[in-house]
Amino acid sequence: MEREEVSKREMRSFLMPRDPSIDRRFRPRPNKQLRLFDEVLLETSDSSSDCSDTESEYTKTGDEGGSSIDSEMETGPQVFLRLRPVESPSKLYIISECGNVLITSAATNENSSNNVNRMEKHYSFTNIFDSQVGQRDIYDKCVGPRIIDEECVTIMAYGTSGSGKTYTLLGDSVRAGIIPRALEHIFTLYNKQVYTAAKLKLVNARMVILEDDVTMKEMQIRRQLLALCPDMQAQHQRLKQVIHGDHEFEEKPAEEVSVMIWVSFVEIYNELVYDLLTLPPRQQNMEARRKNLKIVCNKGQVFIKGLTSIFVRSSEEALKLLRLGQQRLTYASTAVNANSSRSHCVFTVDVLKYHRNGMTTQNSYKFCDLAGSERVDKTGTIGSRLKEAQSINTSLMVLGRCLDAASSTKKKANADVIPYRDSKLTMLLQAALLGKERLAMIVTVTPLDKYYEENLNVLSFASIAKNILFKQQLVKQHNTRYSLFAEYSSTGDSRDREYIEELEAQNISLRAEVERLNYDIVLKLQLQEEKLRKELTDTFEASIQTNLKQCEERQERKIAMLNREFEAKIASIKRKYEEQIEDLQDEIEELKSPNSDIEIIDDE
Ligand SMILES: Nc1ncnc2c1ncn2[C@@H]1O[C@H](COP(=O)(O)OP(=O)(O)OP(=O)(O)O)[C@@H](O)[C@H]1O
Repeated sequence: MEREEVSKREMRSFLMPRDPSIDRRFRPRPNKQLRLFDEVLLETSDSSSDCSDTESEYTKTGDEGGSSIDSEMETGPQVFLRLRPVESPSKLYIISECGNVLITSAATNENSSNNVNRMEKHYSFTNIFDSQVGQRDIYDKCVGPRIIDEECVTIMAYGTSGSGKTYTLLGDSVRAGIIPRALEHIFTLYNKQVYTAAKLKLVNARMVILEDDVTMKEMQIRRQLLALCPDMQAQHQRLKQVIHGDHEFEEKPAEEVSVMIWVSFVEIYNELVYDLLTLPPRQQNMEARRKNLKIVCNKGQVFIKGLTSIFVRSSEEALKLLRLGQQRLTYASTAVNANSSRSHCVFTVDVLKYHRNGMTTQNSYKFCDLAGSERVDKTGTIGSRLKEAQSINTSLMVLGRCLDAASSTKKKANADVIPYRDSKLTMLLQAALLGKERLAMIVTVTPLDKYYEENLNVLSFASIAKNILFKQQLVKQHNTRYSLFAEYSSTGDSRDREYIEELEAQNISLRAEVERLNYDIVLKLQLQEEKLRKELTDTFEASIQTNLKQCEERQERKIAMLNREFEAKIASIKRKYEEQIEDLQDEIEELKSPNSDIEIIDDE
């Protein structure tokens, strides 16, 4: 009886299996227009293209012209599957010969009356990485091409708890994940163009040129925050060596462009958004209070109001900030993972480019580590852990519904139905979910029998994402023309406009140059002052030493002279007394002679 009830609860639709811990209202519904065999057929017919060389897919999208918008091109997310290495992998997961389709079969659970789950299922992916595939290949397939093409992209890691999402994104101290690799790639690509002062910034999703005092303030905040970061010099050097050993990143040829790179890091915990890169309060005894931030959507641009964005000048600085944010993330131990992320987190790298013709362009790379989707019963969750798990599952379900709705837009051509406002996560990632920016999803799975049910959930979720075809125009990078030009461009005639534009461009580039030179000069002056101080100190020290020596010599000479005078005086006094003694002796002798009167008198 009890078994029957459980199996009823666990009955799943073929497309989106239910999770009993989720509120019924938030459960995703199967796509009514699809039938199981339609899906299998679709996948099989798709598989011919899936089986074709995936590199060509990259080349195709990568070659979509130099324009920042890929017009009228239907694009869909890239969905990758990564299988975590385990000691004795389950035989229920088989990778097809073409390498892009995962075949699952479940005939082992004899007690299960759920025939749907016992069926063989085919899930197709852009690429499947089996447990032997290392971090290097994952990066080369999933992220590298996006960075070379300078495209905005959201990369999501999705999977059950402990399946390797964080490992894929961050890696460990030796096997760098995709974020450290992407940072190294970006800084190598723009090596010569990286600008050292924070002059351009994204403020509320708009690019603004900062005034000098604001730049100074930004640089100060950056210094203060970097001082709080753990020291990573040695570890970064090691990782850098490994990464450059694995890949041959190429520098972009020198262009008339200055590149400014900013990073931000947010956490979505229990449906609240927290900034992970805030400065602690000034007073030491004040407790750091986490402020919940608002996600704002203004004219189609999504941003987090008041989010700290930090200007970085090297991959090491970016990595240090990532580590700092990670230390502030909410982790807890669950039955499945001793160090399980209890929140979704998004690390964003914004690359802002100032072109000498006055144009500014921007690419954003969002790396999103989704908290593990999990079954409440299996993870042994109670109390606050239960609340966490429920809000994690809710937002993942909304994400599923968004993807599901997006996949149906190919039929309805109505993007409004996508319920991205139902969770903070989907609100934040809406550009990617609506198909405006590229979306890559790395689905991680632990191929063990005991996780079979959960893995089916994850795979079904992935299959929805894989079937999406966005009709939206894909924005490769956001362009803005420096606002002063725009004002001019609406008035004067075209020749004047061109001339003004040229002057403006020159003006801006000269201002930037002056800024750079000022910075260089301040540095040079500081160095010179230091050098001068040292020279002066050395000279004074040397002259003091010489003076001291001369004084000592003079003193010695004086003492010697005085000694000699003293000795001469003593000798003359001695001589004087000796003469007097001699005189007296002579007188005595004279007086002693026989005819002396004095003697007689003396006798008497
Ligand atoms: N491909 C892999 N190769 C080697 N080790 C791995 C791999 N994937 C995961 N691991 C190891 O498994 C453990 C759990 O991985 P990780 O913390 O990345 O899981 P997760 O999916 O982020 O979990 P959660 O959602 O609970 O945070 C880690 O110790 C990690 O080093």
